[in-house]
Amino acid sequence: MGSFSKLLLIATGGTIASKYTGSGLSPQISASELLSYVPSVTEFCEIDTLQPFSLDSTNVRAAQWLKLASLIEDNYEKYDGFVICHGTDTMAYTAAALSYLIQNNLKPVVITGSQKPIDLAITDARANLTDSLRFAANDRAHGVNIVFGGSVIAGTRAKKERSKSYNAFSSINYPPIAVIQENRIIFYIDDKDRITGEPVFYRTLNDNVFLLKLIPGCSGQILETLFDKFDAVIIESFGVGGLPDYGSDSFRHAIQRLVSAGKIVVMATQVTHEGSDMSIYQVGKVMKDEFALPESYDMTLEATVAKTMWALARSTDAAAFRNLFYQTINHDLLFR
Ligand SMILES: NC(=O)C[C@H](N)C(=O)O
Repeated sequence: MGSFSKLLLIATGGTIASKYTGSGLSPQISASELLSYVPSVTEFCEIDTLQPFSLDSTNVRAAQWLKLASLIEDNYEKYDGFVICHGTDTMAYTAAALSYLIQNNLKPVVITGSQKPIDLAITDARANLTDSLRFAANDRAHGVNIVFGGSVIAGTRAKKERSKSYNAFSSINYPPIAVIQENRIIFYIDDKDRITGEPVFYRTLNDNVFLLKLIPGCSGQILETLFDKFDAVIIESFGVGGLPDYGSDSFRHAIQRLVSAGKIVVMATQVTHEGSDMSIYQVGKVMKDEFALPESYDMTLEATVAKTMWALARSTDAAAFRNLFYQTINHDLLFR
């Protein structure tokens, strides 16, 4: 399958590196110690290690995504591929963020972790780490992907759908890029030839973004309280997308104020599968027509959040933001 590769393992904490402490699981295991649990990988790769931080991924945010992207940029020429060990809880956000921060990328950036610590007798960690290194060593692998539970999922399409099971991640509204069975990688999407030219690294994100999840009865006035604090608000609406009026039109008024003050309002849906389409119902169409609100369509919520932060750092102008937001990047968006 792949030739002998030179890989960089970047360990960042998470359950995979955790041990039991008196106050619950916390990351304790170093990058080189992680590798000591998968000795057979030396048959197909040579690995250097880095450990920029050691966190439960609950504590990972934009600063860490930027750090990871800059480490990969600094080491890009030295390695054939990169594997990041990471906690699962916010892994889908990190994978989406790196998909936007590192574009046109011919080299694999694999993110993995586990539901059980690597030092337990029964654990998914060793299989996930071995699969990830194997995938990163394959010469057809490229771009940002999560490797977990035998699936290779595009970095923009992953969602943690199970909090405990080994098959924690699903590929949403898109097929997995590949599956890994035993030692074999079976590609469903094999598109490395599409990429030409140099990789593009971005060094900034604007994380001044709020996500508002609607519940029945929620008032649009809540948006008014976010007005001064955030540059963009993503509204996680119902179904294919719409906003309630409840006879008071409070959402319309609030969105009018936000948009005319130059804030970005993005529409998304709390339904995981199949995505939004605000043009279908009157409750969505009238708002979209009046305010030209960008919507997530088939993008995951995690990709929508990360893409908003990436696009916002490029431009806060509504039309320029919309253009960036609707570019298809690392398989994130098909439906427009
Ligand atoms: N399975 C895990 O890795 C969960 C852990 N709390 C983390 O995200 O760091």
